[in-house]
Amino acid sequence: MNQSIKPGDNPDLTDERLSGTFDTNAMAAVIYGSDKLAQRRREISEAVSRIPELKDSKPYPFMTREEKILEGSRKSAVLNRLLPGLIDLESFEETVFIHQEVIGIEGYPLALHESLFIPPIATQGTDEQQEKWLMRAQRREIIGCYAQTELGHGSNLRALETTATFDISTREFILNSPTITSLKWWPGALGKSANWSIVIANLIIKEHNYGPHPFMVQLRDEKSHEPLPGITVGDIGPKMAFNGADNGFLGFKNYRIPRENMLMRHSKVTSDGSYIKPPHAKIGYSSMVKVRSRMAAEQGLFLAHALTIAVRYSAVRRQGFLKDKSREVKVLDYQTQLHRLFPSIARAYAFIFCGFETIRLYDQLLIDVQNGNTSGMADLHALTSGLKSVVTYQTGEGIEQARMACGGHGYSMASYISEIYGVAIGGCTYEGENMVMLLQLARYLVKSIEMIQNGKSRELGPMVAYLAEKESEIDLNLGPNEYLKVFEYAARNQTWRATEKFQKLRNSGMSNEKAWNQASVELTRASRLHTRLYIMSTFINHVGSIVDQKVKGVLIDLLNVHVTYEVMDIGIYVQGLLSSNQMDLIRNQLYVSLETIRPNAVSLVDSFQISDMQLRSQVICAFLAAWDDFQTKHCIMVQRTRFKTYILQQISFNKIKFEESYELRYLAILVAVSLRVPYVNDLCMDPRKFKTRQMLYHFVLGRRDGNVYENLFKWAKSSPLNQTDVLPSVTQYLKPMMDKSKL
Ligand SMILES: Cc1cc2nc3c(=O)[nH]c(=O)nc-3n(C[C@H](O)[C@H](O)[C@H](O)COP(=O)(O)OP(=O)(O)OC[C@H]3O[C@@H](n4cnc5c(N)ncnc54)[C@H](O)[C@@H]3O)c2cc1C
Repeated sequence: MNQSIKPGDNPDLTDERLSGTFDTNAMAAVIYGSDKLAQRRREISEAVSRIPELKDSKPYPFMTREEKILEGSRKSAVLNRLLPGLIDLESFEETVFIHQEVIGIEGYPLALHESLFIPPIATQGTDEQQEKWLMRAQRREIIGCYAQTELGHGSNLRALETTATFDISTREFILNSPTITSLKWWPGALGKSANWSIVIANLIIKEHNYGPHPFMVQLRDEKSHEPLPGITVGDIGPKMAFNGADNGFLGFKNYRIPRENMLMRHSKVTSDGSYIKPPHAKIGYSSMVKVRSRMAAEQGLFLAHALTIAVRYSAVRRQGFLKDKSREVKVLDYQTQLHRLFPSIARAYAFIFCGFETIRLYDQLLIDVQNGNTSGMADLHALTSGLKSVVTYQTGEGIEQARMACGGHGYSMASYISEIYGVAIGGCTYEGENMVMLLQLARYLVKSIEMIQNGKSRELGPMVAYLAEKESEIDLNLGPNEYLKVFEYAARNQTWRATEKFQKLRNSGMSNEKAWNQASVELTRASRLHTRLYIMSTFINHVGSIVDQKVKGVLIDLLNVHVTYEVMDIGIYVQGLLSSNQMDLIRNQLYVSLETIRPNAVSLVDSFQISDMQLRSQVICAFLAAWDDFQTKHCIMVQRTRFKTYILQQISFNKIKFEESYELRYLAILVAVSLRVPYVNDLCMDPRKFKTRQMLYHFVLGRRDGNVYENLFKWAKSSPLNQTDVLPSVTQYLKPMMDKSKL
């Protein structure tokens, strides 16, 4: 049963939903890991939709950067006030979800506060430090960011130039940015919003450099919000996407902070200037590991956003003919369209499952570390490096395919896909540049091969044990686990090949670094295959554990799309293993799987339960927001439900014409007059005064109701360019030019 069916929907989309064979709420429970969380998402979505203050005040594409930042800040402040009544404040998932629902994906000034400022305090701060800052941060008494990257240095942490020199006489650290390239550059929220930051700087004690360490640094005065003396800070300007966030720059000149401001749960500096090492070299990376663990699920959801739009639209878009010449077919019926979209649906599911599994592994690791066992750190660090890299790259690919699958309308901002793409692919760079991450995983893989070569196969971690195994017989008719063996073969072969290349170069007398560089493309290929193997095996295990038989049946079909597509995609690496007959078998199996999943396509994307608000395709809420705004301004209280009913009636009786360029406030006044609201007649001014622009329509292509064309037309009409017929660009330049050119 597909719970999305509603009266007034596009009949093509309703047909698709009726052909679904499973309960979309049950599938949502599988996607989000529990029935409770899926249910909570729906409840939060519903609650948010009833709060006008949380609506967009106008469509994001028509906002300037300053307006986006203002809007994100406004909503953050409203949310901070309303959150206790809307979500369980202890739940990270609910917190993330409500922010995404309300603010969307374009970034906002507090985004980094939750994900990169609070977690390091919680994991790297001592109990006293947590006491001092954690509650303040959680209450949002202070706003924080995370400043690591510098203008001249990002991937190579060891080259960071910012210094924190310990002054034994005052027991303070003195922060300095010695060069232009040492300016911190890129941290989100740093530019204008944050007043505190975690700053990564080289710890210097008695002229000895102990390398990068985290420090809690106050940047701005808590009363005036002015930068404190010794601090230079500002915004780095517009970006490809994420323009709702104020990424910034930061420099220090002899800026002093107390010794207690170094986060000292792991490494410590005593008051006499002695340095105490952490128990594990990579322990400081645990917050990075956490963020990367979450990235797979987060990116899977970005892909899910784009696919929801593309699949729904493909089910209502008709173009050309197949058998029946009396009516054009849905583009979703073309095999090329299925091939373009369905493997990505499978990946989105796989990424989300993988993301939640990796978060579980991280939570376990945290317990182990707290009990003094850091042995799993290297494994998880390597795994999350590869996962982050493969998932962000393939998400970008999938979103771009989704855009192209929507033809011309996919290129319009009305689809929202370009924004999703811009935001998602930022993930290829932040939290560790992808290629650099793959090389980090490669080091781990090479070490694993060296252990096998040295007869220590038994000591390998469970995720790399397959590297020591021999090939086994493969019978593709036996299902997904056999495809997994194909992937194991490819990953094992490539890892051995790349390692041996590196070793051969090194043994020929080349330096370690040069040999590594010359083998690096092959090494990154090994890392990708290893990671894709992990993704596939997690997908298979997850499907195996599902109880609801209808949901499980559909996910087995989706898994078949996944395994066949992925093996076809790595054909070059399995040439020695599979015959051309076996490759043909896989290819044909893929086409069969695409057809099998076809009736469930819309239900599969509906199951992500991404609301029209997240897809930015709502209309009526803009009226409601205007109405509340109007009520507040003029102290008029009329029930919102009454107003809503009235507006809906007016629309259905065609009395309010969207085509007319009324500004929302004017519409609100019209309604107020009609409802005989006291005092309104006095306020009812000349309508022309309000005839500025119409801002009713948000992103429309992926709407739940599938009513795309009428809303695309309304979207176009709402463009500020259409609020006047003759633009100044014409009167000032084009018209005089044409006039001058007349003979
Ligand atoms: C949207 C966004 C938000 C961000 N937010 C933050 C934030 O909040 N806080 C913060 O501190 N930073 C932030 N950053 C910065 C980000 O973490 C860095 O940009 C990232 O780590 C990459 O570093 P880089 O820019 O120096 O790239 P570079 O390292 O200069 O990479 C350039 C190229 O060199 C290659 N390369 C580099 N080293 C190697 C190597 N060893 N071997 C092979 N190839 C190599 C890379 O693969 C890449 O192709 C953000 C960045 C973005 C885009």
